[in-house]
Amino acid sequence: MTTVLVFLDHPGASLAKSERELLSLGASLGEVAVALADDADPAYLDGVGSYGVQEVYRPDAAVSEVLVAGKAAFLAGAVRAAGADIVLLGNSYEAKEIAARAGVRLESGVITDVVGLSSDLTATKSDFAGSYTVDCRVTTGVPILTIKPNSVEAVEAGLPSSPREVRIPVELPPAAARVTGRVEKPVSGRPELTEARVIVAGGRGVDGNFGPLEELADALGGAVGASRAATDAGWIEHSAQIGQTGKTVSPQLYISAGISGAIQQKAGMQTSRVIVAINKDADSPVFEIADFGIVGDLFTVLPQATEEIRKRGL
Ligand SMILES: Cc1cc2nc3c(=O)[nH]c(=O)nc-3n(C[C@H](O)[C@H](O)[C@H](O)COP(=O)(O)OP(=O)(O)OC[C@H]3O[C@@H](n4cnc5c(N)ncnc54)[C@H](O)[C@@H]3O)c2cc1C
Repeated sequence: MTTVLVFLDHPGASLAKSERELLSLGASLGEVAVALADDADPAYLDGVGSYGVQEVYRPDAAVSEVLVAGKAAFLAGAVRAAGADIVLLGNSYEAKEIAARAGVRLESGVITDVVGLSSDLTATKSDFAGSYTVDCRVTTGVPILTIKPNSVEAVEAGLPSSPREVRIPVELPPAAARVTGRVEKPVSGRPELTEARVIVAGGRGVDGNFGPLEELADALGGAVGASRAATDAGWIEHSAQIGQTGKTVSPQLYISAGISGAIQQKAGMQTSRVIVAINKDADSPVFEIADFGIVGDLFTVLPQATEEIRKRGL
C-alpha cells in the first residue's frame, strides 16, 4: 500500500480548506499519515482522523522557533519513520522552502506549484511566469510535491478515527535566524487569498478606492487582491499582492478590475479557472487572458454587478 505523508504546518481551530484538499488528494493516492509541525486542538486532530489517518508524526523539539530549517529536519525524519512513498505540502513560500530543504536531506526530487496530479504521479504545473503548462515527474527518491490551493476537490471524509501520535527526534540545526516574537494578523472575515474560490483584484485603476471591490467580494464570499501598483501605492496591505513577487492564486473565479495584465501580474493568477477583466482601455493586455471582458469604468461596472448578485441572492 502506498503511504502518503501530508505535512501540515500551522494548525488552526479546525482544518482549513487547503488542508482538506491535501488530505483528500493523499487519500486518493494511498494511506495517509500526517506530519504536524505544531500543537493542535483536539477538534483539529479529529478532522485529521476523519480522513482515515492512523499516525500523526510530531517533532520532539520546538521546530517553529528556528524558521524553516527545523521543520525541514522534522519532515525528513517523519518521511523516514513513516516509510512514506509520496510527500504532499501546501504551496506557501514557507512550505516550498521546507520541501526544498527536506528534498536535499532525503536526496529526493521536489516539484512545486502543482495544479494537477495523475495516479502515476505526473504533476502538472505552470512555468516561466505562466507562459508554459508543464507535465513533470520526480525520478529520484521520494516525490515531494507542493500543491496549489483549489487544484483538487476537498471531499468530506467522515471516517471516525483517532490518530496515534508518534514523536520524531529532531536535532535542531544551528539557528542562523530565530523567531523572536509573533503577532497574529487581524481577522478580516474574508477567506484567505490563496484559498479563496473567488478573488476580486484591483490595480492602479482603483485609484485608492477599494470599496466597490470589497462590496463585490463580500457579495460573492470572496477575497480581495491587488496588483503591485496598488500595494506599492499603499492602498491595500502588501499581503494582498498577487503576481511574481506576490502570492500565486488559482481561484474558480478571478475578477480583475483596473489592472493592465502585465506579465508579472499574470504569473500569479493565470491558472485561475475563469478570468473576468474590467478595464476602460479596450486594448489592455489583460483582455488577452480573460475569459470574459468588460470594457468600462470599474466604478460603474462593479456596483452594478454587486447589486445584481445581491438581488438574485447568489
Ligand atoms: C521584478 C518585478 C516584479 C513584479 N511583480 C509584480 C507582482 O507580483 N504583481 C504585480 O501585479 N505586478 C508586479 N510587477 C509590476 C508590473 O510590471 C506592473 O507594473 C503592474 O502589475 C501594473 O499594475 P496595474 O496593472 O495595476 O497598473 P497599470 O499597468 O498602470 O494599469 C492600470 C490599468 O487600469 C485601467 N484603468 C484605469 N482606470 C480605470 C477605471 N476607472 N476603470 C477600469 N479600468 C481602469 C487602465 O486602463 C490600465 O490598464 C513587477 C515588476 C517587476 C519589474
